[in-house]
Amino acid sequence: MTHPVVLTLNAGSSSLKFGLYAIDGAPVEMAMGLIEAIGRQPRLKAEFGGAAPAVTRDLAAAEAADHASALDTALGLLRAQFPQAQATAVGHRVVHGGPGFDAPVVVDDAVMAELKRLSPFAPLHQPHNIAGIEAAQAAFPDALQVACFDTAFHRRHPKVNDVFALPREYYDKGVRRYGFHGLSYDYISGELGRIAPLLHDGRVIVAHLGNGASMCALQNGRSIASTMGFTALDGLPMGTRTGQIDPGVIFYLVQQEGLSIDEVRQLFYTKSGLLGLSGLSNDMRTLEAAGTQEANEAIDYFVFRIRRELGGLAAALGGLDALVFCGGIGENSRLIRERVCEGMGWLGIELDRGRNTENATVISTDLSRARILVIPTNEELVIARAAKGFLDAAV
Ligand SMILES: Nc1ncnc2c1ncn2[C@@H]1O[C@H](COP(=O)(O)OP(=O)(O)O)[C@@H](O)[C@H]1O
Ligand SMILES: CC(=O)OP(=O)(O)O
Ligand SMILES: [Mg+2]
Repeated sequence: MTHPVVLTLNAGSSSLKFGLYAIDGAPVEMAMGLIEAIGRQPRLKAEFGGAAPAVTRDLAAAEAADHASALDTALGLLRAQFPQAQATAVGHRVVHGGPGFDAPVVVDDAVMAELKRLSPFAPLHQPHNIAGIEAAQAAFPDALQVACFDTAFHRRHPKVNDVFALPREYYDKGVRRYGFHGLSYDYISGELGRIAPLLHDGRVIVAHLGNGASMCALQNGRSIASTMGFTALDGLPMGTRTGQIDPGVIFYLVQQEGLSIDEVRQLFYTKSGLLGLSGLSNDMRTLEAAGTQEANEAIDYFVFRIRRELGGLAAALGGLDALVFCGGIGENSRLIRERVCEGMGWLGIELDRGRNTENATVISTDLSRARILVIPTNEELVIARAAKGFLDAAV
């Protein structure tokens, strides 16, 4: 007997997150896993919802030499653990959906062609997202392949936030502010609706602070502004990405330093941000533990930019009812949350240090005018729900 399930894939620059969901009713997580450091020293972590002990182990290089072999390894693990499971749909996180995609879609040849066209605008992610779809098509030829876009949640943001001050022809060609991490913001918006409906209907800023980091202003649960733009390079500094930078620096690097455009792209996407500033690591845990001047300066800059954006997004919202932290850093780093909130009383934010230390859900004081929350995000569940929606519609 087989058991229909939805498989979710979330391919990052060097990692692959995978989830397995029972779909008898609303999707229920059966397994969640991560293969990180693909192509370097890969490591696997997986949980099976209590059905079997969690797994954490180093992989042999060949088990995750690239995203395709990492997917093979993940599927082997899932098949061994759930031999009855049959994937009727595979949901994929796709980082760039361009101007056209404002909702999840079933992948066909035309969709695939558009995803490939958009690939240069998300070089750390899109090629891996596409490789994941192709590998899943080969592994599950009868399953629906569903693409879920990071950009879609922002597509209805106001026009003023959609444009750059370029001649209009470029807007028409798709040079627009898209915004990313939309699956995460969608999930957080839904969670707020469930646990704090009044806040959901108010003015909320979500700080998704992971290896990629961005912030989003939500009004009535919808995106009205975000810190990322045409690409996932803009806004906050990230693990290895610059975040906002004066474009004049590009002219300088090319004209005076003799870098090629490809070298500038590599520099901005993979050698900058926390890694570039610290000269040590892109990993916040390593920087917090290091205590060197360079590591501290990298943390200072990260915090400073978050605080600047907090003020800017609060202005866009006309005030603030709640600040939500999520992502690996937002969910786990007490230090970063404390430093972001320090002295922000003028914005109505008052952190309760005890609650923050305990990683509580509400970490503001009872007197704080704006609520501060920590909500673990779940991009996979948003993907699984979308895939299940297509399966239901097909019945
Ligand atoms: N306890 C912690 N303290 C500080 N930073 C943490 C902690 N746990 C995870 N992080 C940081 O979270 C980041 C990864 O976030 P994550 O959302 O998993 O990344 P990705 O964007 O790859 O999905 C890393 O910088 C990591 O150091
Ligand atoms: C869009 C983006 O930056 O994603 P991630 O955080 O997964 O790198
Ligand atoms: Mg992420």
